[in-house]
Amino acid sequence: PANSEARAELDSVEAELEVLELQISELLEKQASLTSRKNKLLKILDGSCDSSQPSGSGKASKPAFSKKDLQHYEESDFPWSKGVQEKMENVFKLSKFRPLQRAAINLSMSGKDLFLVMPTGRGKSLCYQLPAVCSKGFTLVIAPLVSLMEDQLMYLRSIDVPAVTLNASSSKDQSKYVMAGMTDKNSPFKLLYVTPEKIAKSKLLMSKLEKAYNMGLLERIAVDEVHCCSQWGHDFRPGEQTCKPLRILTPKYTDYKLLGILKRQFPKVPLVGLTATATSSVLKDCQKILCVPDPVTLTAPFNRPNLYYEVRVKDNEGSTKEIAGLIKGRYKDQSGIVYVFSQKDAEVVSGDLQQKGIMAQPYHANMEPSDKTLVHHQWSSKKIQVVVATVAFGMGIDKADVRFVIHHTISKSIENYYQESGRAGRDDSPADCIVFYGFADIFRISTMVVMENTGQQKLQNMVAYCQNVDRCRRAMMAVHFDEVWDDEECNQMCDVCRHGNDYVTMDITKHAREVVNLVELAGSLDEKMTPLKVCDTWMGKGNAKLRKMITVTILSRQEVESIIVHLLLHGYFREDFSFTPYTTYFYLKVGRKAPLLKNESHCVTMKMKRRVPTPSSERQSGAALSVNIPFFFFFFPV
Ligand SMILES: Nc1ncnc2c1ncn2[C@H]1C[C@H](O)[C@@H](COP(=O)(O)OP(=O)(O)OP(=O)(O)O)O1
Ligand SMILES: [Mg+2]
Ligand SMILES: [Zn+2]
Repeated sequence: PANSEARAELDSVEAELEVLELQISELLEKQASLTSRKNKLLKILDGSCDSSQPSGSGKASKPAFSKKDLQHYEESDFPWSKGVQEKMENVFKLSKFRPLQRAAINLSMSGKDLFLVMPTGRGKSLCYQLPAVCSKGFTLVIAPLVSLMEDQLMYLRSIDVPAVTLNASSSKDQSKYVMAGMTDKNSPFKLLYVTPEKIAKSKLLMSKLEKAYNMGLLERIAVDEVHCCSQWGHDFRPGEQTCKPLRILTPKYTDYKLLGILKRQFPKVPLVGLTATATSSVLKDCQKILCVPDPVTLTAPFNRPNLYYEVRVKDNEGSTKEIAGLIKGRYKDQSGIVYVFSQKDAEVVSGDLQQKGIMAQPYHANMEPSDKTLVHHQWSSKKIQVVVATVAFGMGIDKADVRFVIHHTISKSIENYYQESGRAGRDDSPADCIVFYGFADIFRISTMVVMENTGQQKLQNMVAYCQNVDRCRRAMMAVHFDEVWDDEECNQMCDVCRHGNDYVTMDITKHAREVVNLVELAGSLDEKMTPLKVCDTWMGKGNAKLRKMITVTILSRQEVESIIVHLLLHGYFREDFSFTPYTTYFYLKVGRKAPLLKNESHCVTMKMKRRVPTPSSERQSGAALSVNIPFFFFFFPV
């Protein structure tokens, strides 16, 4: 009895929560429209507009770094400004700064500690390389990957900037040269790149740094990919995707955690931390770990106006044919990346593309380093058109004219998607980011991230991004990254904005009841239901015993799939994993909101793309959810 009372109360609380959710989404929409209005008014009042949002240390007691402060650091009349300008043009061969670069450089030259959050490919490196070139001593750069350092060294040497590295594969002679150079008054190199574990493990290095510090030669410290310091930021670091469920924290993270020693030993050396995406809580964490008392944080607008974002639904045949069509058609003779889920997919998909006459090569973590370099070089020099890659193809890739990034499989989080798709269009010319969204892929990834703390939540956000039919894709990312967003800034550069109000809100309560009943029934028969099996059974295929007990749906496959995902995202279903030594299985179980469906008045709605039924697709799919055949649907005005 106590149980049933609790159950009843739970129902009413959940119903109330539902209502709240609706109200919240209404409020969010209102906020977006007010923000848009506010920005317009500010523009009118201000005359000029600056979309960068500097933020201070977050402490209430001290005034945050204000817009006015930022303006001050955007000036070019500092004592070093002439030198900086000269080196930018003559050494780096660049004609003008990108947003926030000048401010970051001036702040760093003024001796301030700085966190710089700037989207991938926007030019964070320049913000410590240019000050390094303009200073007498040297800059210590901490970077997580040896390959990334090698790329940077190659680049710096090509523009005649002396730079060196110390890492596990450095030779004895090389180490000797570097150690001696650190305390040489003439500073034979401007930048010294090391991995975090070197700092953590090499006593010799630390003592040399100490000496250099006392001689005034250690000018600056740059910590690249600074989010690695935080456990929360760590998940985001692209690593190879494998199917192994067990993920052990790599030593990189453990070593990043120890970098606090730098600021403790060398308090007078300004530190700059750089990252492409980190939320404010991740940054706070990094600040603590690095022992930086009061840094200025500069956040560049995350928006990449030249990128067109699009989601396409994968059909039964998969997406390779469609991708090949795009590459040979719209992207003829243009460079691009196709991201895939696994090493095997990389081989298979690149093979398929080759067969269709496309110059493609696979790239994944398990290849020989020399093969990886070869593929990278062939692609950079346009000998091949496409790299079919796992996320191993990532950091350090710096090709400006990537015209398309196609995801053959969705990413495991919006952070990853933003980073991977962000490799397109670094030259600021238009480029496309297309993700192929497939039902089965969701569960492949879900079992892969099963051991990650927030893995399921992050994946759900990515799935919600793909299921979405009514919000600007950029707006969804902005919300995700805690950015204030003005919808008009998209400029029709996403499929949703471009195709306008191409969706309808449907009442899917009846369908939800059918399919949740089905899963409940299967449970009572001890039948384990993978999502695929749920689809098949609901559509009248498979297990005969079950089929007789359920209502077979008249919906099309695609509709069935997207309803199941919707119910999973909204708690009517939940995931249930089962582990064997070799694989992890994903089963659907009824979720915490499922009992609400027993309530007569409970209603589940879903926004769906309006499909203009062509004669053939209509026959094939039954098109039961198409607008034109609304016989059992109740449409809400939208
Ligand atoms: N002011 C500028 N004008 C033109 N090109 C620039 C400018 N600053 C940098 N670049 C170029 C140099 C590189 O080719 C490219 C990317 O710079 P880079 O510093 O490697 O990006 P990043 O470090 O912000 O990205 P990631 O997050 O991927 O590491 O931009
Ligand atoms: Mg970088
Ligand atoms: Zn948009």
